[in-house]
Parts: sequence; structure tokens; C-alpha cells
Amino acid sequence: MKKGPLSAFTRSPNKAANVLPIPPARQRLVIGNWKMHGDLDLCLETVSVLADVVTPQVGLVLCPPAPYLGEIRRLAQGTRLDMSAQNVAELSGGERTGEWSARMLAEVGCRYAIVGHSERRRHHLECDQLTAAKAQACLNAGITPVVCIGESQLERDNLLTEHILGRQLRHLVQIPGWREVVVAYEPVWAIGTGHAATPDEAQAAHAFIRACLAQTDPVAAAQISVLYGGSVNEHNAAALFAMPDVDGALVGRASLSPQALSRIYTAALRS
Ligand SMILES: O=C(CO)COP(=O)(O)O
Repeated sequence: MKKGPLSAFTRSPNKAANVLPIPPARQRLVIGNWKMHGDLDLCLETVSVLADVVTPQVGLVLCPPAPYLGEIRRLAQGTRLDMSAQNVAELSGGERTGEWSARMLAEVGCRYAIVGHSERRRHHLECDQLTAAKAQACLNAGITPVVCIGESQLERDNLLTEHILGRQLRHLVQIPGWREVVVAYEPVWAIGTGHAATPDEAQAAHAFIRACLAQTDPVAAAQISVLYGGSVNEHNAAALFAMPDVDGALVGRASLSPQALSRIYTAALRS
């Protein structure tokens, strides 16, 4: 299904009452999360290198620190590049100095927002409930949340990976709009370490994520995009993208090199 050239939207509707429609192909995405790195020069260089690389087949999303969203928007105008925020408030407004709402992100051209990144969970003590509330706030404003989940090294060592992923997903499926989210499997032990999950490890986790979601809605589970994040680079990307349940990548450090991000994107395009 992932790589089929035809989606349900391009086939003529099947009138037979007892035949399920063919689900649309999953959206494939490469997202470059700069975290708290970058500057105006990187905005210019990244858009210059990537603007002509993007095709409709795979989304390419730049996720700079919030102060640079306006600059990316200006530079990327008229291209197929999309933009994401790294964080968003769960509220639609109010007395919350230093926060911003999903509506504001939508207004300045963000199509996505990352929620529940392990660095937010660790340094800002964000929990599963708050992450789910942020995801719903995004959906209410017409933004697609990229919901990060993943286990720590200690949890992995104690064979708790499935337990942790299951808990994180249980909270997610309680929001009404969960079928519209993008999930990013980001094992904490792989983030910033240079040790990515192997393709088989990523595939096993992604299949488990889909199986968990299928307990609530099998059709939605088959259609949701599940990205892998954690030390993705231009050398390991193609093997990860070859896995049937890996629909793209959330790239950290390597996205600070526009050339590396371009090569990762090209690997996604060829998968
Ligand atoms: O956290 C990540 C992306 O959100 C992954 O970061 P790295 O690619 O630097 O490991």
C-alpha cells in the first residue's frame, strides 16, 4: 500500500457494497528538526538547496526554532517546502508568557507542529496527557501534529519498549482527532547518539505501533504515517526507508546540513 502509485482518490469509486475502498497511500515525510540550532544564514542556505528538490510524492518539512519561522516562510514562498513548529501550547490563548497557540502557527504558515518530543518530556516535564492535548489543539487549528513517542535506554534494557509505547499511544487515541496525526517513533537512546535503530528494530517498533492503533481502528492504523527519528543520516536513511512500516524520518543533527537533508530526502523519494 505504501508504495502503490494509485490511491483511493485516483481510482474510480467501487460501487460494490461489500468491498472496502482501497485506503489512500500513507503520506511520506522527511522533517528536519533543527532543535535549538541554526541562524538566518542556515535558513537561506537550506531553502536554496532544498527548494528545487521537493516533489509531491514525499513531503519535506523544515522545523526551525520559532524565531526563524517567519524567515523560512518568506524564503520558501512559492516552493513545495512545508514548515513545522517544534512545540505548541495546548491552549488556544491566555496569560502564558513565552507560549504560542496552534492558531498562531497556522496563521504564519505552519502545516505541522512537533508535540511530545523527548526533549520536551525530559526538560519541561511534559507528560502523555499534555502531549495528547497539544495534538488535539493542533488539529483544532488545522495543523497536523507530529506526535513523538519512544522508550529510554533504561526502559529498553528492562524490556519495557512495548509497555512504554503502548502507554503513550493509549493517551493519544483518547483524543477525537487521533486518526489525523503523524506519529514519530523516536527511541530516546538513539537521539543524538550516532546509534540509530537498525532497520529491523525500527520496523518491529513501527509494526507494534500500528498494531496498538489497530486495536482502536484498524483502517486508521494502516493509514497513519509513522516516521522514524534518532540519528538518521544520509548513510542509514535508505535502509530505514526500505522497511514497510517506516514512512519517513524526523531528522535532527543531519538536518543542519542542507546537503545531507537533501540526500536523506532523495533516499525517501527512491524508497
Ligand atoms: O530528536 C531527533 C529529531 O526530532 C533526532 O535527533 P538526531 O537526528 O540528532 O538524533
